[in-house]
Amino acid sequence: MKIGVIADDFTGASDIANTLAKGVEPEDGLQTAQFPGTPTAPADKEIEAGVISLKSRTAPVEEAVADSLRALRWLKDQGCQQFIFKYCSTFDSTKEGNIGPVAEALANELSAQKVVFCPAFPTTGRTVFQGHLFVLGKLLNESGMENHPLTPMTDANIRRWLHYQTEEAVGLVPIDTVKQGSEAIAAALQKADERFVIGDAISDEDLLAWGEALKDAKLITGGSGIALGLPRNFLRGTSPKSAGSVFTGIAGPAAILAGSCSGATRGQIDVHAESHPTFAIDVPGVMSGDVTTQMLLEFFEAHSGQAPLVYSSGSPDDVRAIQSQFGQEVVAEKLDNLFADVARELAETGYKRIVVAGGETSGAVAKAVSEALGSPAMSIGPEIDPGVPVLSVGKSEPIVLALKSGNFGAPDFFAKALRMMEAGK
Ligand SMILES: Nc1ncnc2c1ncn2[C@@H]1O[C@H](COP(=O)(O)OP(=O)(O)O)[C@@H](O)[C@H]1O
Ligand SMILES: O=C(O)[C@@H](O)C(=O)COP(=O)(O)O
Repeated sequence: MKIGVIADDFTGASDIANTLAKGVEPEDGLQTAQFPGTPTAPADKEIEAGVISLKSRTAPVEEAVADSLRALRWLKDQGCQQFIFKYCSTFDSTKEGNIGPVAEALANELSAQKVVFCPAFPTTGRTVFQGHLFVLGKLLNESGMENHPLTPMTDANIRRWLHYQTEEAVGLVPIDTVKQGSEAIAAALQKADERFVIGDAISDEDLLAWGEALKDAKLITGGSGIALGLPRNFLRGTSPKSAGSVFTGIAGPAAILAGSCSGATRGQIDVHAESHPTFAIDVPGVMSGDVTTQMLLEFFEAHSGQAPLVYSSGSPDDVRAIQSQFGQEVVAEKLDNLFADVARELAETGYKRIVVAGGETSGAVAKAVSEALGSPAMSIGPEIDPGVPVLSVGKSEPIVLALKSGNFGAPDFFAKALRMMEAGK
């Protein structure tokens, strides 16, 4: 393995696995595998980039640090030379953590002198300018992310946000330096007084310059965009190769599960509901025990073949109301468990295609599905929409998954994902 990634959630892991497998040009993609948690056995020798999916974004700080260090040590054992800590392109975290503490622990373990933080992902509208994060041209804290159920992002100044989370001083390599290219970036990094440095980037060209500048960096942190230019550093001088695995498509029963409350996902649910059966989970009913796994499974069975969708997703007012009654963590845990139980049953009863919306929700579902299949590595198939590939789990009787970040995907994402999973392209 050459590049090792520690991703703080499952959708983020599939996003960066997609970037590394795809490459900028088909010939510079790496043979990439995504792992559900840190494996206990060595990886296949042909894998060049290994992406470990953790569920550490909203875990207690000590747990997130311990899980990340365990992942790092396994990746080191597989021979990785460069490590990426992947977090969300909207820098999802609270003032108390976890990005700062995890980055600090990884940097110390690797004796990294400088660590870049760059969540930019311009293809999906995430840009970093003068240390401020924008989503589709809006400041992060005015983008809808200020209403996130678990990590409300109330400040677009990520230099300041990161500083709340760490003792390290936080510097900046600004956009005018980035525009001068990789040598200027490397020189600015070298000169910076601070160990932690926010990296501006507003285009893929900027990210490619960053990739070149970071060719010798031990640890890099960011969204999937920062990985764009990295495979080239490892492939330079080798013969061209073709990326990824060959995915030919899988037919069979399908189900869609949505737990994201983002505006994009709620819009996608509305579009899907126009021509497909949908089931809105009554969240107070989940809390009282009136909504059961069995009810959701019966809905899927009754609408088999019609791309049925079950969702808990609610408006910011719905989310606030239920959280103030029961507490944020209790609600999230109950919903995660419900989705995981449903997914396990689906996997065990012959469902072949499962689409999930939401990072935490995807973590719960993907863990349950891979456990049901013996926790194999997931291989990376075609990209459905930017940042969301088809994932194939298991070899002899594979199940395909799409783990969609709450905010990603076109309005017709759900139907499109199921079509691509079946057609293989
Ligand atoms: N109606 C709801 N009310 C409160 N919380 C909810 C509701 N629906 C989902 N959630 C919780 O909101 C969180 C959404 O996070 P996640 O799945 O990561 O989505 P995203 O990708 O948008 O961040 C999950 O913890 C989920 O359990
Ligand atoms: O970087 C991103 O935006 C995504 O890869 C990501 O991390 C997804 O997180 P969720 O929005 O919580 O699904």
